[in-house]
Amino acid sequence: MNLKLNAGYAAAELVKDGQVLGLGTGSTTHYFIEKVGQRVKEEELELFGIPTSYQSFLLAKKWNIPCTTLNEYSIDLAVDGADEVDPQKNLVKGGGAAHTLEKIVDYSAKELVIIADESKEVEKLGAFPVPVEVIKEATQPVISALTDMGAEPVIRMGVQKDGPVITDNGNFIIDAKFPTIDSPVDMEIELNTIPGVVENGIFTEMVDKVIFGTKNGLKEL
Ligand SMILES: O=C(CO)[C@H](O)[C@H](O)COP(=O)(O)O
Repeated sequence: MNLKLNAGYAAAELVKDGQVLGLGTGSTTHYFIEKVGQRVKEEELELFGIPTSYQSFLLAKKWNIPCTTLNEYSIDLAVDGADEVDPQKNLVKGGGAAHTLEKIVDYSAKELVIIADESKEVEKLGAFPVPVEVIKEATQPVISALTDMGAEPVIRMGVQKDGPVITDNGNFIIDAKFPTIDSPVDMEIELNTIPGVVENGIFTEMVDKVIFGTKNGLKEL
């Protein structure tokens, strides 16, 4: 059973003709975009997508979903993935290094739906290290500041390339493992006060609905 596909396809059924969609990044939103693309073809829907990464842009292009930007249109519905989801619908995101544009797109959407398989549901955020996008020149100062905050920070390395991962914005990612995240809201704000931090992967107070694919069917938060 493909739990990510089930969640992604369910979210695609929420899409209405004429909407502007925020297109999240990752292996779960892959299925959302795929199903939206099929609906565009079969039902002749007129939609616009606002992608959160080159990955999503290319996928939207493959499925003939016309793309635009936030400077032209506002978003009716954004659908995005997550690395962790807590009971208050706070998230850790950025496993795909796209969290900066994802946060901008998700935050500005009238409605934000998160899709994930059941492994992403947690009681408390923090087992997944918090991705922090940094200006390259600020890497060591940010690592020091994160260490002072109690984290174990590591520069994310490429899998198919030597050296650090470079984001779509030309920056590095530092993955910061904290012993505990007691207040996601405070942590999200504090991380962004470190000079050189572009954006961090904690998302609070913006999710309307979560759709989990589980072995027993769909579950909504
Ligand atoms: O935040 C993200 C990318 O920056 C992804 O949405 C998150 O990593 C979940 O990915 P997947 O659906 O592949 O598990």
